[in-house]
Amino acid sequence: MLERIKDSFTESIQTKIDAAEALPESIEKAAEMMVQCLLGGNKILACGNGGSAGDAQHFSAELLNRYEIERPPLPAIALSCDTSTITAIANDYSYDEIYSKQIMALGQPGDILLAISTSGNSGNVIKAMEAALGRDMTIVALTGKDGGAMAGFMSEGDVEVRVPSNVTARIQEVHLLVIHCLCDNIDRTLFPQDEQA
Ligand SMILES: O=C(CO)[C@@H](O)[C@H](O)[C@H](O)[C@H](O)COP(=O)(O)O
Ligand SMILES: [Zn+2]
Repeated sequence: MLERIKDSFTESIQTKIDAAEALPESIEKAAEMMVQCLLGGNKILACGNGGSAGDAQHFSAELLNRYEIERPPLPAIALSCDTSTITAIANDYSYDEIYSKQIMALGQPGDILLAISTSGNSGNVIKAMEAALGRDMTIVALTGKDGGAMAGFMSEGDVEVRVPSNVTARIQEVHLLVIHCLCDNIDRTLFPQDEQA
């Protein structure tokens, strides 16, 4: 087992090295979109399943509270948190609609959907993207593998950050790093005077 543990570390490090080559431009573009969204008084809605639901919550917590510097709270909502709403929609309609119905209610033109899926094939995340387009929102998608069906939903103003790996866990490990890069970019662009050494 020791070897297996070491292999997991090595594989994770290698995936991050590969991602450092492949992803900075798309992360920078996603951060610029988020900065413009927040400057315009809009908000970011985030969703995903399983570990990616946790990532959506991690992101919204960093914005609503703070990341590394002292600054005012920023508006973000993780759509995976309201169990009454989620169970009602899944029970009365379908699991695929748990995020899209929330977006139809909460999404405003100019808001961003942060759609997180390692496969790019989660039905409820794809329906969330459809709902976001219907609300004149833009999309930042964190994906992996071949981008799945989500890759086909990207339009001109959207960004896909696709981790170069086929392993769900390794992709999630990079998604968390991407989320921290987005938070860092947002903070340093919106609050340059508060930068810490
Ligand atoms: O955290 C993990 C695996 O590391 C799981 O909970 C994983 O997120 C779930 O199987 C998800 O349903 C996978 O969905 P997706 O990434 O393909 O959209
Ligand atoms: Zn996991």
